Amino acid sequence: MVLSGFGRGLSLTRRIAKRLPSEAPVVELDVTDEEQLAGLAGRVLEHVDGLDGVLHAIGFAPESVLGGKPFVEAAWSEVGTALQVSTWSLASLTRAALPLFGERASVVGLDFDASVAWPSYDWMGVAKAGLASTARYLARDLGPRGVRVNLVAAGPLRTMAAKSIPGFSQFEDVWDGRAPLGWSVHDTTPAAQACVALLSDWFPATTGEIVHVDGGVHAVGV
Ligand SMILES: NC(=O)c1ccc[n+]([C@@H]2O[C@H](COP(=O)([O-])OP(=O)(O)OC[C@H]3O[C@@H](n4cnc5c(N)ncnc54)[C@H](O)[C@@H]3O)[C@@H](O)[C@H]2O)c1
Repeated sequence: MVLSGFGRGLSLTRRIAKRLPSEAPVVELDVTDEEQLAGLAGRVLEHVDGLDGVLHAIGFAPESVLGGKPFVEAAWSEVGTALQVSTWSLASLTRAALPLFGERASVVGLDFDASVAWPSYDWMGVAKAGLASTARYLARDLGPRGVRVNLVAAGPLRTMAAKSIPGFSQFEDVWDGRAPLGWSVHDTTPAAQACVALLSDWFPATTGEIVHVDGGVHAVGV
């Protein structure tokens, strides 16, 4: 396993890498940096012979497009950043990793249900809708090369990124009231397990899919 980290989070990723049962190498990757993307395969090959898959757990949107101002007033420069980092990067990261894949590989991305408009989620919701579409096009084009591309649509989890979403507690209220299986915003294990399952050989005929790991909220009305 090779981990990637970015900016100020890089040192945190390095600390976490040391705590794993066997320490994982960490490479720097800023998905807005074309040079880093182009050099990614070479830097990964310094540590491993190739990859069986990639987990895309990357998202960012400037505060102003996360409920900071009215949705309709968002500036393209900020929307563009959200889309570049959160949506386009699924394609750019997959492209960068392609030379590392063997006959079969699995790409998994983390999604949040974008079928409705949520409070504050705003342009990140648009980015996630685009992420789902990007995953389907990648699945179409890369299937013949043996690459599966799937998303895990997780319920709300109290991560670093979640802290930057104003009104995040409103998501918690929705999940508290509606999840048939119940939901804990502190328990990242169900989403992680789904990612591992999709990365494994246990979904050999599944691609372009969105697996909901949300306690069942997507399936019920009120
Ligand atoms: N937290 C939730 O409630 C929730 C729910 C569903 C889906 N997700 C998704 O899970 C994924 C991971 O988010 P998280 O909630 O674990 O938060 P997080 O803050 O732990 O992860 C976001 C990651 O994106 C990385 N990142 C940001 N800009 C980058 C860039 N330019 N280049 C490379 N990496 C960059 C950060 O380094 C960070 O590791 C995101 O796609 C997020 O949308 C989160």
